[in-house]
Amino acid sequence: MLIIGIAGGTGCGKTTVVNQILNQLPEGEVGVISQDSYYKDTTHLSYDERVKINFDHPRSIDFELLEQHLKDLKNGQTIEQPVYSFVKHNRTGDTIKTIPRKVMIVEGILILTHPELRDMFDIKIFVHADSDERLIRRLKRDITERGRDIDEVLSRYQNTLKPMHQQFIEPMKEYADIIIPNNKYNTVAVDIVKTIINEKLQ
Ligand SMILES: Nc1ncnc2c1ncn2[C@@H]1O[C@H](COP(=O)(O)OP(=O)(O)O)[C@@H](O)[C@H]1O
Ligand SMILES: O=c1ccn([C@@H]2O[C@H](COP(=O)(O)O)[C@@H](O)[C@H]2O)c(=O)[nH]1
Repeated sequence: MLIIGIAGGTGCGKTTVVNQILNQLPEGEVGVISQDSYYKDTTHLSYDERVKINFDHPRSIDFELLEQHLKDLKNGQTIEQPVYSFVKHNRTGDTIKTIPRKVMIVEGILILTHPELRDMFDIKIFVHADSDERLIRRLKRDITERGRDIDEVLSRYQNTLKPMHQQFIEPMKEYADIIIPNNKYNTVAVDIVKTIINEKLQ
């Protein structure tokens, strides 16, 4: 199994890059695990308490479960990947059966911050987009897809997202094997990653 970790700040385009990679590759050969599925279960909290969580700090992630699931997949076992709701700020209680594939992609803002998980990646990719570009994309996406308003996005950006990005996410570039500049759609870089994956699949 080839395990590829794709990190980068919110709105840099990780999900888009993953979809571009999956597009045109043989169906069923590449699996995806999203770090978002592993936000800690907060069912014991009220909605008002959950909104106050710092979702950009590594402690918000259940890295133990994520690491265990990746190990299970490596050992040929199917896992139940939790489904996360950004609208409710919590797991939904549903899971998605995720079966081991020749290539597994793990994507998320904080996946390179956890040394044990980081060591499991054969290839580490960091997707870079400038912070103003990321904020614009996040504003548009979170308002249209995640039920936020402009005040929520901007105050979260100033209070947690920006400082957490500077403290935890940006320094992870140091560990990256490949940095994809993604202020604009970068088909050349995506094609290079696809070529690497295709070699593994042959
Ligand atoms: N290179 C790009 N140029 C312009 N918009 C982009 C680019 N990549 C992604 N987007 C858009 O930005 C938003 C955030 O992208 P997404 O892939 O969800 O980022 P991430 O998963 O890193 O948070 C989406 O609406 C997406 O369509
Ligand atoms: O309940 C939640 C959990 C996370 N977030 C925000 O999501 C981003 C990470 O997702 P991307 O798709 O990489 O943008 C993170 O910056 C959190 O602030 C949330 O709003 N609510």
